[in-house]
Amino acid sequence: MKLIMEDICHSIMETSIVEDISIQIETGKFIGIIGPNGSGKSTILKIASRILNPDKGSVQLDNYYLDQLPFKKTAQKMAVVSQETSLTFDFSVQEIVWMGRYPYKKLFQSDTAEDENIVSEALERVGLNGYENRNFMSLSGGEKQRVLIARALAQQAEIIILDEPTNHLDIRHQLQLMELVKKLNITVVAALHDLNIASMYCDYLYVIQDGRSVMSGTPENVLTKGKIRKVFGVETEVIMHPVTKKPHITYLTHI
Ligand SMILES: Nc1ncnc2c1ncn2[C@@H]1O[C@H](COP(=O)(O)OP(=O)(O)OP(=O)(O)O)[C@@H](O)[C@H]1O
Repeated sequence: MKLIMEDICHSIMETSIVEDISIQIETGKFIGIIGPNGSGKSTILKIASRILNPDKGSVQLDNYYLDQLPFKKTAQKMAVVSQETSLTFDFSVQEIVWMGRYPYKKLFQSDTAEDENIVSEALERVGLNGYENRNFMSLSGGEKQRVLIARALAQQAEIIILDEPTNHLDIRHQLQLMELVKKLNITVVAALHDLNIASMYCDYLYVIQDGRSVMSGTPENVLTKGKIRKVFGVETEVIMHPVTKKPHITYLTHI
């Protein structure tokens, strides 16, 4: 599933938050949105996932303009995983994963054996069998993120939008989550703070600064010493890591 955002602008009370954002995400690619705090990453993802409407510009999912797609169709195609939404859930793990099936249901339509298989397979893929009756709020940050990924799997989404998915996760759970998502082989767009994680998992990066897309390219092209200094204001050493064959950043000092 392809996602195209064209010339997106969004203001809040006459203050421009994002301006002229154009992003193209090809089917099956893992795209990272990086940039300093407050640069507009979450706003872009909220527009991509229809939580916010742009003042100007368009968002297309494959050949459909997002604002012309019924919400139910959008929900079948797109899953959103963010820390923010996870805080408001007070359901069991099973109930949350079942929510992934709702976009496929008509009013009062009951659940089928197929739904049940999909839900239990989703829980198995994220390693949460046996957690079905646990209250979501009682889970650790890593477990919560895995439940939300399981919901996305149950949703059989073709594109997944991740807003800082590894926040609050220890390094093992960060890697586990990123690997899990990467293995899904579906289109992924993720706002990421950790540049080494972005380097390891993303096929392509967009860099957002002050609400504008200031550069884009492969991690090799974007994650250079000079560009990181310009956007993030930090001195680094960047090497091509001999094992991962990806840029690896060591932070030295801020400017
Ligand atoms: N509802 C709102 N009202 C006023 N300002 C807002 C609102 N939502 C976002 N902003 C502002 O818009 C800017 C971009 O916010 P956004 O959350 O998109 O940035 P971000 O790059 O995701 O930040 P972070 O990395 O800190 O999560 C920030 O300056 C933020 O304060």
